[in-house]
Amino acid sequence: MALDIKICGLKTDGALAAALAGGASHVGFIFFAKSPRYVEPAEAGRLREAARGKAKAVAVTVDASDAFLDEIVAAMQPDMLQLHGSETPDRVAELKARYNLPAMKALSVSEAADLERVKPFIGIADHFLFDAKPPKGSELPGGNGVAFDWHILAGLDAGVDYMLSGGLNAANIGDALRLANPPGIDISSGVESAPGVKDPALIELFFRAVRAARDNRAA
Ligand SMILES: O=C(O)c1ccccc1NCC(=O)[C@H](O)[C@H](O)COP(=O)(O)O
Repeated sequence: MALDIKICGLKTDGALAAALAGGASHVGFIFFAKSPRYVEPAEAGRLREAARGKAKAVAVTVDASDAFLDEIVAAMQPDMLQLHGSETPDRVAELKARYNLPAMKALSVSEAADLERVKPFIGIADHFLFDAKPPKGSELPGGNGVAFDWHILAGLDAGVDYMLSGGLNAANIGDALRLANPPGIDISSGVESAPGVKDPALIELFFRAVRAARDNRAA
């Protein structure tokens, strides 16, 4: 089965090119002002053109207003919305209808009980992204480079389409794939040389590690 791979927090042509060359299925752009990965909607619109027809462009927002979402959608024409705040099922349904776009609901998890939070979104969110809970004091709901215990995903209903996220990197992706066998993976800090600075070489290394892990499993 194909593995979805999302490289998130892209801001430069070089990093985007590396993500596409590696075979990313999704490329993410962050619209959260406090993030070192924040990109202006117009710039994301320019960048995303390189991904058209190659990878899905994902607009990552956090409890965004309709006005800001209108601006983002008009400027970058995303293929998908990633809702990374405390959006309710009703809000997810409302945004899907307003923009006629699929939605990926991000949920932060640390223990098996957290997966119960998926239930109200079933039949509403098209995909899920399971991320670690932000460390104390972090101003960012995502992109913290922190992993959660992947074992808890064993309790998840097999029909849930999700991306495993949080603290992934070239060194641990093999274990993550082996333990959780997720339909998709998502990475941001693990391919950066500094917060918000994507490193094309690290992106390439990550894809190599993913391929090696998958080849090992097939052997
Ligand atoms: O990355 C950010 O700065 C960010 C800010 C606000 C909301 C979401 C954000 N990132 C969303 C993502 O999908 C990240 O890829 C995900 O949290 C994993 O990040 P990391 O642990 O750094 O790989």
